[in-house]
Amino acid sequence: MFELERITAGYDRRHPVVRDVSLSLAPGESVGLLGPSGCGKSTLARVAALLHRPDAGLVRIDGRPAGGWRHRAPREQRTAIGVVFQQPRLAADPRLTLHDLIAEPLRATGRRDEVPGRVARLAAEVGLGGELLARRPHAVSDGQLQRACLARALVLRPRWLVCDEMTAMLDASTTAALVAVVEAYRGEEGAGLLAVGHDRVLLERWCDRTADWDEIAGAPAPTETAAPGA
Ligand SMILES: Nc1ncnc2c1ncn2[C@@H]1O[C@H](COP(=O)(O)OP(=O)(O)OP(=O)(O)O)[C@@H](O)[C@H]1O
Repeated sequence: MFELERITAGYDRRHPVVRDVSLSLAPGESVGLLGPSGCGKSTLARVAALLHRPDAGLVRIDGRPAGGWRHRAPREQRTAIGVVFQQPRLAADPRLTLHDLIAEPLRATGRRDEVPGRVARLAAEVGLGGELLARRPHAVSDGQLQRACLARALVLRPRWLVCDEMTAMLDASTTAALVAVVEAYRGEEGAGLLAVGHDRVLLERWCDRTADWDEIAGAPAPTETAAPGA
């Protein structure tokens, strides 16, 4: 199971943007999380990916509470989760070729021997031809870079995937291609998916079920200006 239990998180403890949110995924399940712009979906996705420490609440991965956040998260928990963000240019190191971008998690975890086979296979699956792999991010399109970011997210064979508006910047055919890659991977590995977005049609078609932000979030705090007892 992947469990988010009563998560409160944000950028200022006095004004959390995520308030008392709970959501669980069964192994292999895909859940689409829908909500309006600015409600806190990306913040919750970063908490789920162990990249943002919540102010309160618990993330439990396969029965074990998260043991830390960002680089302090235990490696086996960090590598159990693959994450793809909305804007590949913010998520990709501009100095790396697409090949090295995809290979980086393998190198960082001491699995260099798997690089040639795994990168070649994933590049083919996401539709990146040989010559594109030698280019750096500035020389490819957003769609091509997002394909590389998806391959990177899958390279360590995560049991859980967090896709935060993965296709928001892409055209319909690239969107369909990337969704197909995720679904083929999930079919093969039995991975669970949390897909965050605001495109209800896409997420209802893509996922086993959808959850609306209003259903999973706690009641908003009283406004600051309200007088006590008002
Ligand atoms: N690094 C940050 N520092 C301060 N405030 C932030 C930061 N990142 C996001 N916020 C604020 O937190 C709130 C929630 O942002 P978040 O990106 O989680 O929403 P979202 O639901 O993913 O929105 P969208 O669908 O537009 O991407 C917004 O009001 C945003 O301005």
